[in-house]
Amino acid sequence: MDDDEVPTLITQEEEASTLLEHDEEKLSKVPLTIICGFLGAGKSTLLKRILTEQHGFRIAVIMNEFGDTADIEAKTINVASEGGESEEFLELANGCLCCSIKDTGIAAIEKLMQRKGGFDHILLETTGLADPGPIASLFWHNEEFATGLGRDISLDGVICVVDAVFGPQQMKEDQTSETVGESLRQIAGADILLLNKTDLASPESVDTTAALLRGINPAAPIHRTVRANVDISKILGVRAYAAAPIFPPSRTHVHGNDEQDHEHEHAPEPTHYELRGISSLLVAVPVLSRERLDALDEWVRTVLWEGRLPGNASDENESASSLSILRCKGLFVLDSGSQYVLQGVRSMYEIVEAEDVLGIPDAGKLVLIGTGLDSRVRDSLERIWASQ
Ligand SMILES: Nc1nc2c(ncn2[C@@H]2O[C@H](COP(=O)(O)OP(=O)(O)OP(=O)(O)O)[C@@H](O)[C@H]2O)c(=O)[nH]1
Repeated sequence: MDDDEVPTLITQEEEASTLLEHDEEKLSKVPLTIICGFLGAGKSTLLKRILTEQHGFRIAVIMNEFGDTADIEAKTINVASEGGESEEFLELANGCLCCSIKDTGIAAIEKLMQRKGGFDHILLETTGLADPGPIASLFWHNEEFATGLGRDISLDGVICVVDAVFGPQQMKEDQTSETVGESLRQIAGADILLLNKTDLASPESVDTTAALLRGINPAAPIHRTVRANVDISKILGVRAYAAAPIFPPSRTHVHGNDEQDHEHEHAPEPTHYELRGISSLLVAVPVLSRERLDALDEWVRTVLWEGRLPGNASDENESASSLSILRCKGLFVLDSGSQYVLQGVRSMYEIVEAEDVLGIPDAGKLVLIGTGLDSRVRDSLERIWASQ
């Protein structure tokens, strides 16, 4: 296809149209998904699958790899696309567009956006053991960005691919006493977790690893996969940062006889978890008055921006000295019946009215993932609504 030619969007099949069904504003933006994951966990396998399968979507994939790996991957994709030339941008038989670039992802995306209209979704692979947090916050409500690429792109979600065999070991080795390791940051910052290579691990150890992942990130659905075989609609078009329902649909799991079936985790929800410096806290939030929602907003602001618990009790802040939030999500129900969604990445957050009210949940939920999330954090939160 000629560079100057502006292709029209393809007609989507019914399933596809559901996936990409957005309002006018969202339609004008191209959703972007970040893929991160452990070394050798199966990121390239997932990308190759997307680039070669007939799924009806035109997805631009940015392989942001260094050195030899990028070359190897480019060749592999060329073979898959029936011997196309090795180009910076490669159109593939299934309508996808591959961009293999060793530069920073941003430069690649800028180039890509000049071809806007030629694809419906962007997948950005991050290098090796990269923390997705900074890049996610760049694409999400960044004020400087809003006048540039942010006008054209909306962050859809972060996928983290975890190795079912070596994942637990990698998490252990990645730990240092002072900082949260990159692999744990990846899990913490993910909206979707792919637990891959489940064919190589015993069902028991896959269960153990899945429980570990759920402990670290209780808000992300976990899909167990073999060779990253996952229904594409489960990982793209999830709108994890939009004002929409945000928690895994339910803890009931889908059984499949086929090993490649993915399933949602179904263990009881942990309410507090701590592993090698990283912790998560899941708090049930009762129906709130508008006043309490404002107080909750202030609480979130103080914790995210100042790294401390609100109030004057010094003992609280002593204990919470290492308080830091990597990711937070919440759904709050007001006594008026309206629902509000909290989304936060690092120090950036928003609390906005939910676009799609799905049924009337009897209560809300708040998930915090970060460091220093001990029982005093929960107590401090619960005091907000205790006096209602
Ligand atoms: N048995 C088995 N092998 C897998 C599976 N997924 C990927 N592999 C193989 O594992 C190896 C590593 O997979 P990649 O997709 O290259 O992993 P990656 O995350 O892109 O690796 P890096 O970019 O080097 O970090 C390859 O040889 C894959 O064919 C799986 O589910 N089961």
